[in-house]
Amino acid sequence: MTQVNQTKTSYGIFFNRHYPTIESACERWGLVYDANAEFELVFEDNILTLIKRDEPKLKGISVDFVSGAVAHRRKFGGGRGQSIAKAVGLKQGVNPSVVDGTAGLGRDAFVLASLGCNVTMVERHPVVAALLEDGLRRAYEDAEIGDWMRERMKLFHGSSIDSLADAAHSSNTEVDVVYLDPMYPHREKSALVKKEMRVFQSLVGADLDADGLLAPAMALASKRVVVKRPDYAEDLDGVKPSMVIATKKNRFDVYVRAAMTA
Ligand SMILES: C[S@@+](CC[C@H](N)C(=O)[O-])C[C@H]1O[C@@H](n2cnc3c(N)ncnc32)[C@H](O)[C@@H]1O
Repeated sequence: MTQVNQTKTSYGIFFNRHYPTIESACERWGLVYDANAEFELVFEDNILTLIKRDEPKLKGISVDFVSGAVAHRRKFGGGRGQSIAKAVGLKQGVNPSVVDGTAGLGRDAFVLASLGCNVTMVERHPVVAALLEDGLRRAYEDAEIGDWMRERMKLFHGSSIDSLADAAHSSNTEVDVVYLDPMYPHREKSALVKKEMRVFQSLVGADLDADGLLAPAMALASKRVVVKRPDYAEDLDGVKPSMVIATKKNRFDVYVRAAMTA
C-alpha cells in the first residue's frame, strides 16, 4: 500500500501521452503536459525516471531503495555508527520517530528507516514526490525489505513550513526528531557538481526559504531537530546548534530539546 497524501499543484513536464501508466502518475501529481518543458518523465523497466531534455547524456534520476547505492549503504554502510544515526540520537533500544521535512530522493530517510526509525517524509516538489512514490511502490513490493518499508516509511506531499506547524498544533502522535536537509546554494562551479546532483539541483533550485523551517521544526520535535548543512554554510536561521557532528563535507547541526530516552 502506498501511503501518499496529495496536494494538487500544477507543474509543466514532457511525457509520452500515449502511455497510460505515466499519464495517470502525472495526473495524480498535478503534472501537466508541456511540449517545451525542460524535463521529461519516462516509465521504463517498471521505474519512473526524470531526464533533463537539453542534457540527454546526464543519467536520469529515479528513486531506488531496493538496489544500487542506498541498498549497498544499508548492507555495508556502518549501521548505527554512522554520523546521521548519532545525530538523530539512535542508540541501543532507542528508535526515534522522525519527520524528514525535506525528503528529496529519500536517501537519508531510508538510512534512518533501515536502522529502525519510523520516518514520515515531507516533500513539496510534485516531480520529486512522484519519483519518491514510485520508489516506495517498488520497495513496498520487495520480498526482502517490503515488510518493514511499509511499516516505517511514508510520504506526505506538501510544504513542511505549513505542515510542520499544522502537525505541531494538532498532533496526538509524538514526533521525536525533525530532520532537515534543505538545498543549499552550491558554491562549486556547476560542472564540478556531481552529474546526478546537477539534474536534481536544476529541478528543485535553491531552497531560499529554508530559514523558515527551523521554528516549526522546533515546535514539532519533542527531542531534537537535526539540520544537515555543507561545512561552509551558516547556521539555519542564524541559530546556533546545541552540538555539531562533522563529516567530510557536511555537518549535522543538532538542536536538542530533551534527552533521548527509550
Ligand atoms: C537537498 S534535498 C534533500 C535530500 C535528502 N536529504 C536525501 O537524502 O535525498 C532538499 C529537498 O527538500 C525539498 N524541500 C525544501 N524545502 C521544503 C519544504 N519547506 N517543504 C517540503 N519540502 C521541501 C526540496 O524540494 C528538495 O527535494
